[in-house]
Amino acid sequence: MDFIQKDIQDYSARHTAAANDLLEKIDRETHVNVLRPRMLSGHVQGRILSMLSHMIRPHRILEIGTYTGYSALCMAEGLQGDGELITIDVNEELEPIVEGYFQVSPYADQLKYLIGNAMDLIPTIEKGFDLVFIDADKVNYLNYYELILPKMNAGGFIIADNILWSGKVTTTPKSNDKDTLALIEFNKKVHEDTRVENVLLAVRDGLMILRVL
Ligand SMILES: C[S@@+](CC[C@H](N)C(=O)[O-])C[C@H]1O[C@@H](n2cnc3c(N)ncnc32)[C@H](O)[C@@H]1O
Repeated sequence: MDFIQKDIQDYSARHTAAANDLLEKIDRETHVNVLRPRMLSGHVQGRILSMLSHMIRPHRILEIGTYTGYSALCMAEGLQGDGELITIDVNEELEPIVEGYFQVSPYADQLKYLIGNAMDLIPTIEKGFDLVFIDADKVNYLNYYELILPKMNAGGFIIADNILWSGKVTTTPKSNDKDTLALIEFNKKVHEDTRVENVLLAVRDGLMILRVL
């Protein structure tokens, strides 16, 4: 994930608005207490998600892959007053921690946190999303995309994380490297899909931004 020069990353972080106290606490506590803290979006990507959400002004947001709740709370910053953010994660062990963070956030009443496999839960969720963030198991990215697309409002946005996969998408992966193969296929398919317009942002581990036509 650190394929962008460290001094450039540091400069970018120093010239990006600070995250609020709750987000800094989640970042800190995730790094101390939770396995695989690199999965957390972090300061600069979190500010990008917040900025995009402010630009989109969504009424309904769906996130696939809550982890410790950092990115959900960043996107919630742009949520409209009557809006809701649904976030899904299969890992029930993190539930008490995440619930604790959500309850003290200013968006507590707007957050709906679902525990379960996103492949099972997405079909049960009402349609009408303005913003979706895909950030869970890479092998299912295309499946999530196809499940979500019919539930998007026209002009809505889908953002998918880690689509550069530490640069591995530019290599020829081994046949057992299922994550890299899945991401290469995802990037190719959405780029060729006439139902969306896309831009690949080469920040952090890569964000694919899709506008639903
Ligand atoms: C990269 S982390 C999410 C990071 C978070 N969005 C952030 O930016 O701070 C990926 C999460 O996806 C969850 N996950 C993996 N497979 C899943 C599935 N099939 N359904 C729901 N969640 C899943 C994992 O439990 C993990 O918490």
